[in-house]
Amino acid sequence: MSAEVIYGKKLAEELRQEMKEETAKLAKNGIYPKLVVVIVGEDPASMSYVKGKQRASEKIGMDSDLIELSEETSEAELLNIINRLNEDKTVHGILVQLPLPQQIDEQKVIEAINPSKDVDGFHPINAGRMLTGQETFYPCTPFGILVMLKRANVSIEGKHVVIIGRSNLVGKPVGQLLLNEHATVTHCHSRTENLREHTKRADILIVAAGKAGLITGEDISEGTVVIDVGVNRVDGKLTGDVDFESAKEKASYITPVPKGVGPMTITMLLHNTIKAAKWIEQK
Ligand SMILES: Nc1nc2c(c(=O)[nH]1)N[C@@H](CN(C=O)c1ccc(C(=O)N[C@@H](CCC(=O)O)C(=O)O)cc1)CN2
Repeated sequence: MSAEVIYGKKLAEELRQEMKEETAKLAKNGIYPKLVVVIVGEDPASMSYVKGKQRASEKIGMDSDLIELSEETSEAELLNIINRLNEDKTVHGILVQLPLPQQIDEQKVIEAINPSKDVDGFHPINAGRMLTGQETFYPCTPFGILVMLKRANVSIEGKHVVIIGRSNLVGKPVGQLLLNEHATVTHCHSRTENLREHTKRADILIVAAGKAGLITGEDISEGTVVIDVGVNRVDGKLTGDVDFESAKEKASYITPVPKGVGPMTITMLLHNTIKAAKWIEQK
């Protein structure tokens, strides 16, 4: 068996086209969704993601601003900026690029963002809403994974989803989103014993461990759906947590790195910003 490859990049392009049409319609009703991205420091990967967010916003006709702060910015300075953005009625979505330098408490910053502008879906209020199955902003990477699975017609209800990774950005929220879809969810992490026993039992395996090549064809069963969320640079080359070539031979569906889950992250951010604008403006 050789898996069908799910290209998030292609799906992202289709969805962004639909969003472009939606922003044009909103503009006719005087609604102009606006996203503000804040970056602290000059980490090259983070810089490239925020530029990608800006480019993507512009392409669908959405307003966006980038606030670039120096590596030495204090927590108080950043919190002041967030307060100003919370008050600004023209701003619908606020995103602070992670990770932040060590002098800044990430959780404090996340909690300072007005939950109705929290297009990352990281605020505890939005996390709680997701936990209780309410409509809210879902974190972009997990939400992108859900949309990819649905668009590929992968059935989720009653299936055994095994997730490797328990970060607040990906592992935990993706488990919650799929539980809300009636999947049976197992979370594995760095202290899980006998990892392969778990991965072999997965109908859908989501790998977000940050370890290049952690999962190979030997770790999965025939027909498993494999979603690779890994972002690793090996010898300057971007690579996932899954050994694509060997896993592809056994999987039914598989996502590549690059061009898999990554592009969906930015797409769902655009989706959340449009949603924020509709909520705020139509109140
Ligand atoms: N505030 C946030 N910070 C971070 C998030 C987030 O969702 N919110 N996620 C990641 C980084 N990220 C977005 O910010 C992100 C990661 C990867 C991609 C992507 O499109 N990847 C491409 C490859 C790009 C490359 O060559 O480097 C792919 O996989 O094809 C987009 C966004 C951490 N921080």
